[in-house]
Amino acid sequence: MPTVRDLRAKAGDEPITMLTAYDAPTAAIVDDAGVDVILVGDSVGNATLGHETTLPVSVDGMAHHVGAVSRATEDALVVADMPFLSFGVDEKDSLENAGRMLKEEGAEAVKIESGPHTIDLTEKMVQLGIPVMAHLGLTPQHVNQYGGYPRQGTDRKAADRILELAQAHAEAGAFSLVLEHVPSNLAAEVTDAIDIPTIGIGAGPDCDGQVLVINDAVGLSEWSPSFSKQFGAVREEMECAVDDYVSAVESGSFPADEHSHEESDLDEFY
Ligand SMILES: Nc1nc(=O)c2c([nH]1)NC[C@@H]1CN(c3ccc(C(=O)N[C@@H](CCC(=O)O)C(=O)O)cc3)CN21
Ligand SMILES: CC(C)C(=O)C(=O)O
Ligand SMILES: [Mg+2]
Repeated sequence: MPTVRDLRAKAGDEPITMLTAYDAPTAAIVDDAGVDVILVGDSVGNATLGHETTLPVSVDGMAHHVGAVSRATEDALVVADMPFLSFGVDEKDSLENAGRMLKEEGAEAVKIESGPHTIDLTEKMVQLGIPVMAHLGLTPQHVNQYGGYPRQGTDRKAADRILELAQAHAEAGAFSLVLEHVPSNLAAEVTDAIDIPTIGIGAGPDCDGQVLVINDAVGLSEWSPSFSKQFGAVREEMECAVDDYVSAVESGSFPADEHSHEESDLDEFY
C-alpha cells in the first residue's frame, strides 16, 4: 500500500494520478486501474447526493462514503475530504472530525480547503499523526463568496497570495497540495517553489499530478467543468442498459427461462 511518503517520493517521477470515488464498486475499479490516490471528495454532495453545491455534506455523510471506499481499496492512498465547517471552526472538533476518518473509516490522510486559517491547524494535525493534503486556488466551499466557480490567481497579487499560502502549508507539514482552477503558469511557479507534490485540477500540465471528479472523467455527469475531460460515456451506456431493461420487461422477454427457478427447486421443500 503506497504511503504518504511514497507519494512525496513519486513527485519528479511519473505524474501522480488521483481520482475521486464515493462508493465501493467505483473505488475497486479506480484502485485496480493503478490510480495512486483516491479522494473521497466532498464533491459527493453534487456528484452523487443531488445537492447543488458541496456545502450540505456532513461529517457523518462523508464518513459513510470514506468507509465504503476504504473497504474496497487495496493499493491506492485513500484521502478523506473534510466537508464545510467540519474543520476550522473549533480546533478540538477539527481534530476529532479528521481523526475519525482515519480511526474509524480507514482513510490514511485528510484534505482540507486551505487558507490563512488552516496553517496552524495543518501543523497540529500533522503533529498528531493525521497527514494533510492542502487545497488552494478555487476552494468550492467558498462558492457563496465567489458567486460561482471562477478561475483564481489571475492577477499578480492573487497569485502571490496563493504562492505564499502554498509555502506556508508546505512548511506546516502538508504532504501534498491540490491546486484548483488556476493559470498553468502559476501552478508551475508553485510546483517549483515547494518541495511537496502539487496535484492539479484545471491547473495545467506542470503540476506533479492530476485529479478529476470520477463522474466527469468517465462521462457520467450531466454537466462538467470545461477543464475536465470525459474519457468514457458511462451516462449513455447506463441509459441504453436501462432502456433495454424497460423494453425487455414490457415485452415479456425478461425474465427468460434461464433467469427463473425451476419448479423442481421447490419440490424438495414440500
Ligand atoms: N462534478 C464535479 N466536478 C468538479 O470538478 C467539481 C465538482 N463537481 N464540485 C465541486 C467543484 C466545483 N467545480 C467547478 C465548477 C464549475 C466551474 C466552472 O464552470 N467555472 C467557470 C466559471 C464559472 C463562474 O465564473 O462562476 C469557468 O469557465 O471557469 C469550475 C469548477 C470543481 N468541482
Ligand atoms: C475536485 C477535488 C479536488 C475535490 O476537492 C473534490 O472532489 O471534492
Ligand atoms: Mg472537495
